[in-house]
Amino acid sequence: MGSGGDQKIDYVFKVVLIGDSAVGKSQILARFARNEFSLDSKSTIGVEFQTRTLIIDHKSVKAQIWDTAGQERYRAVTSAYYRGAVGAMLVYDITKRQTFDHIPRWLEELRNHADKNIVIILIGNKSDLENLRDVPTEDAKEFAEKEGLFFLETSALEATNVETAFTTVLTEIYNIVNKKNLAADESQGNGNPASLSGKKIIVPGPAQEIPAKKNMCCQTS
Ligand SMILES: Nc1nc2c(ncn2[C@@H]2O[C@H](COP(=O)(O)OP(=O)(O)OP(=O)(O)O)[C@@H](O)[C@H]2O)c(=O)[nH]1
Repeated sequence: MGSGGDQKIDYVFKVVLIGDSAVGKSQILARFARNEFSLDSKSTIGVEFQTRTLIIDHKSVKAQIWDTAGQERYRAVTSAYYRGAVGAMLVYDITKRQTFDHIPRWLEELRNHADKNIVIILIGNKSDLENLRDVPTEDAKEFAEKEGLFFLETSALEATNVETAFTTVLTEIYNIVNKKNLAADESQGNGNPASLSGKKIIVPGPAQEIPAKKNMCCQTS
């Protein structure tokens, strides 16, 4: 097969989507990754991810967005899902108060399983259904401020704020990583060798499938 994807990638950032079932996680991802939307979306079973490469600050950043089931019985092993994640999108449905009331539980799961420096954005999805609104914007804004989260209301259906939500998270991650790189340059060799080795691919968690570089081949037994 042709190699095709020889595009230079400066960074790979893993971002996870979490929140109750049917809040629209899969459709937010479909909108971001493929600019698609489906009204008869099926519940996610297990885990899937999609990628999209975008340019931030003249660098190519590959966003690897992971989606899992909100339903407990379909959920994948939690720690594997969060491993290596540098961003999280915590989604509720603005027309279902319960999905917002569950946000503290999802936050707790994140805090138990994810990196403590993970960048989090709270997302109130389905903003197109204003007439069915059950969660005032102010409530969510206040909660987000209290918890130190970014916050946006989105509509995957109308493609409102989906792009902004992702670029907000990815740009913040980019800024954090860049600051770390700067700090690493200044204090050469003092940092954690795994994450500050001077390579720009940042998030090679074991659960990810980053294609091996051809010239890094081969360790045979
Ligand atoms: N009106 C409206 N409907 C939406 C929007 N986003 C998703 N939906 C609908 O909400 C339903 C659930 O969407 P999904 O994306 O499957 O929800 P999910 O959070 O991935 O659900 P699980 O996989 O079970 O965790 C589907 O019928 C979608 O079409 C939106 O922005 N507006």
